[in-house]
Amino acid sequence: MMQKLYNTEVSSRLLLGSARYPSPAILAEAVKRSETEIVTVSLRRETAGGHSGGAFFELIRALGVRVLPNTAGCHGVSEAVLTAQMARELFGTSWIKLEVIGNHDTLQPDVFGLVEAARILSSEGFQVFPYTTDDLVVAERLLEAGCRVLMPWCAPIGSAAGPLNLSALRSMRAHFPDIPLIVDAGIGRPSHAATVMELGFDAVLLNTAVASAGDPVAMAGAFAKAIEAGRQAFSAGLLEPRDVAVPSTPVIGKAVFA
Ligand SMILES: CC(=O)[C@@H](O)[C@H](O)COP(=O)(O)O
Repeated sequence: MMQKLYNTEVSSRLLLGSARYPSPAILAEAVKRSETEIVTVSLRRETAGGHSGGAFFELIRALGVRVLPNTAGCHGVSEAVLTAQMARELFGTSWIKLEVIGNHDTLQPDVFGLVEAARILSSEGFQVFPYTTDDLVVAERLLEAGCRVLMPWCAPIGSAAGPLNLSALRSMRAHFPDIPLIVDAGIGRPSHAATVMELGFDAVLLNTAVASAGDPVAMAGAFAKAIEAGRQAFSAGLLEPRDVAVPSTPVIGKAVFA
């Protein structure tokens, strides 16, 4: 089933990061195996040192997916805004995954800077995908700032810890039933992805768990299946857990032994 992110319809519910793969060829294979339609690219990391930015961006373009540029590594509002403006020029898209990092150790978002940057970018016509926490008040502010998609973390970036606060994610889903919610960051295993999809999240964005897996291509396939399974389970209507036993086989009368 299709989902709408701003005005774009997409059918895959997996958004994939493009960093840390053992090689560009493995990245390309992982993207294909995942069947993702959206790949996020860090403008700042790819243009700084190590990588040959131009060749990397060509590779991404050749994959035929939609690019979601991101402001990973930006620690201030003006840096994030400038990076987003450069990304729009480079990729010809008004989509931006907005990261304003507030803490070196946890890589948690600076939610105050995030809201400010989101407001500026939305007023400039950007369609902002904010990397945020699971805080409901911050989420409200981001919507007021013009965001029409929210991307809460479930654990620190790269931690692979999986959903640390399921009840916060659950209340986020309940509070914003009509806003596309994408869990971004901290997913470590396909079962983590399936769990958040079972809560009714619209999609998952992940990078480290695939890129740093023993076999990134196979792991991309495993995540694609788990996300699809989680979504199907949510749509099919999951049972609520109960404290008491409910016999799965009803017994009518008594067995008669001759
Ligand atoms: C690539 C990217 O955008 C990451 O910053 C993102 O938040 C994914 O996090 P994980 O690497 O924990 O999946």
